[in-house]
Amino acid sequence: MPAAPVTPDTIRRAPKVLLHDHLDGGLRPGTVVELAEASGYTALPTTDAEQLGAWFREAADSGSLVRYLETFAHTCGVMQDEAALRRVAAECVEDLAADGVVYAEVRYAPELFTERGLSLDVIVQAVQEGFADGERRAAGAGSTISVKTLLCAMRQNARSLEIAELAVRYRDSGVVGFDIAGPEEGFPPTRNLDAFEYLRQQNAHFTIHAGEAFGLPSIWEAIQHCGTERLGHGVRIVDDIKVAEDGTVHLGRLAAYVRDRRIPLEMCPSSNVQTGAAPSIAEHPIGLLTRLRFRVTINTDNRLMSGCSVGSEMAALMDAFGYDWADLQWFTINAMKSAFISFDERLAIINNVIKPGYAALIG
Ligand SMILES: O=c1[nH]cnc2c1ncn2[C@H]1C[C@H](O)[C@@H](CO)O1
Ligand SMILES: [Zn+2]
Repeated sequence: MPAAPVTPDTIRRAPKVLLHDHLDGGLRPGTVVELAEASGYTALPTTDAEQLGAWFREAADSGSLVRYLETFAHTCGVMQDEAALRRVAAECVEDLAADGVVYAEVRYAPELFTERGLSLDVIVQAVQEGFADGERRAAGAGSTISVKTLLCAMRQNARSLEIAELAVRYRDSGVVGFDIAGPEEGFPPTRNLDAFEYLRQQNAHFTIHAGEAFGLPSIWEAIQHCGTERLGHGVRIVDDIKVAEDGTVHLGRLAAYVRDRRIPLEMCPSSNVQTGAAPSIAEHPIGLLTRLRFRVTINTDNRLMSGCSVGSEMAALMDAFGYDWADLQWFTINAMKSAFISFDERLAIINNVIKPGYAALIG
């Protein structure tokens, strides 16, 4: 049987695993408009859904992480009550399922949703209910998807231990890990050392945004001081790799450690182009890192701000680097191996869902 042609439909049918997706970066534009109206949020730049979607994509396309992050004021602004959180979470699952995602870890920072008095516990419970609603609706539409949660603490605030404790409190209710997000420069991972030490004592999982808007020192601290299991982005690891004119590759000690230890890189190509972490998709370090067999995974970061999906990121990479179905299967298995659920659950999805799904496409 020949390999399936690459079309929007076959890309959608390819099973996908998503490890790095922000809940507050993935709202439907129409939902932002409706929630703003219902909650009396009046600061949106426009109340036309189509124009609003374009506004997010353009405003996030600033070449700076700090300016990119400013756009989240509008999504967080409309996510300040339980019903809104539940709706956004349910729609997130529906949208991922429609994109062919079979397993996702979706993250958000609970501390950003307390402006109107919600407690951290109520926030987590509302989002978990929303994810369960979404999984049921996706199943009703014929798609099986499992969505787990990562709780973020914001690097510029000083609440990481409290959020880490929250993540551990809900570890048996779908929260599988922790992360720190927000501006990277000036806020090194070691500022949150107490949170990471607590999580390790609890045998809990975490990832760290590092090597996106700041370079190797941030990655080094995240791994060697904080003990991160995965790197959010990690693109700047290329600064420790030298490719000579004759094509010979030399890995520095940190890059070698990341590759040897199979530390997963949660790469988000479109987001990196928008924040200036990479010049273009074609010149994105994912090409070199994949060639060198780092543990690369493909992610969306913020579907609203980048106007992307896992499928569209895959299609863009196929176009730029000539990847085929076997490459997409490799990225997907890399991601599944790197998930924060148990070994037997990961193996079951690899053997029962991912491999048969790609076998049908590879031909
Ligand atoms: O790519 C990112 N780097 C750092 N922080 C980010 C990125 N994308 C989203 N965030 C922030 C903004 C959100 O409000 C927060 C939690 O989801 O995480
Ligand atoms: Zn991110």
